[in-house]
Amino acid sequence: MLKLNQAGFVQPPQIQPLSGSIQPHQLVAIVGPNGAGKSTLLQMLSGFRAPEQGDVDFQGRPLAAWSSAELATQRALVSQQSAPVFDWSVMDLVSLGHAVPREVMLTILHWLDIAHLQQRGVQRLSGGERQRVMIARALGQLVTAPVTPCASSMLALSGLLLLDEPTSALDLGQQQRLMRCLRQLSQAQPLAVVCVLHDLNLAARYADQVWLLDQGQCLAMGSPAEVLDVERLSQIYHADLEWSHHADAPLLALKT
Ligand SMILES: Nc1ncnc2c1ncn2[C@@H]1O[C@H](COP(=O)(O)OP(=O)(O)OP(=O)(O)O)[C@@H](O)[C@H]1O
Repeated sequence: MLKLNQAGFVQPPQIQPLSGSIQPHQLVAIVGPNGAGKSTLLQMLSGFRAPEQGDVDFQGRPLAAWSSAELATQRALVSQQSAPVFDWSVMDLVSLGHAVPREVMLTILHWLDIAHLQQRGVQRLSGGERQRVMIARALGQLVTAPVTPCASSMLALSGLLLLDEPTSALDLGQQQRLMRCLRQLSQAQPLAVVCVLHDLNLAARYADQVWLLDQGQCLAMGSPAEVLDVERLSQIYHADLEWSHHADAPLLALKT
């Protein structure tokens, strides 16, 4: 779906030449310390900033050759700055710019536990509620036409969903609900999901692939088990870390 061939930025904020690919049905977590270049990389993957070296191909053709209108139906980005400018109702905002029937959007709002907020003004929501509204809007962008209201249980999505720190404002339960939803969707649909995550345990639990960035360079790319090496992470994050084995699956913990 998305292929990077030695793609990078020479001008600050820099990204060292990077090669890799993202396939449908994958959930990719981009992790790394503050300032590592995660949001900058997401801008390159989304086509909002063209690489200054190398190439990025999307669905077999250069990302730069896609028109914004074409891209909008197959790639959706929720950046850290995504916030509604006007006080639309939740339903009006998530329905903006596409012809997805209301009943279908309602299904997406249910997935993200915000259906009860559909008539509320978006500027009067809590941070975590608003974050889920912006993700619902992005999912609506990727609904595959044609969809009829009665087919909402067979809702089809495809394309590339890029989310910058989608769990940053969510409580524990909502983090789990969102990550489960993204994982199930990427497994069931020809959808690739790329999330910038600070929580390495979420990356370990839910991602198929982890890309570890530091100082604009991708240091490792692979399965969570391959990439999330505790010694490497302790060094990169300048933190004292250990795996805690009390749970069913090991959790990364800060040493006291
Ligand atoms: N417009 C810019 N010009 C120059 N440097 C920039 C610009 N925007 C960001 N930077 C710098 O580039 C580096 C990477 O920024 P980026 O936002 O991609 O990091 P990040 O990994 O997403 O960080 P965080 O986890 O804190 O959100 C940072 O050091 C940042 O200060």
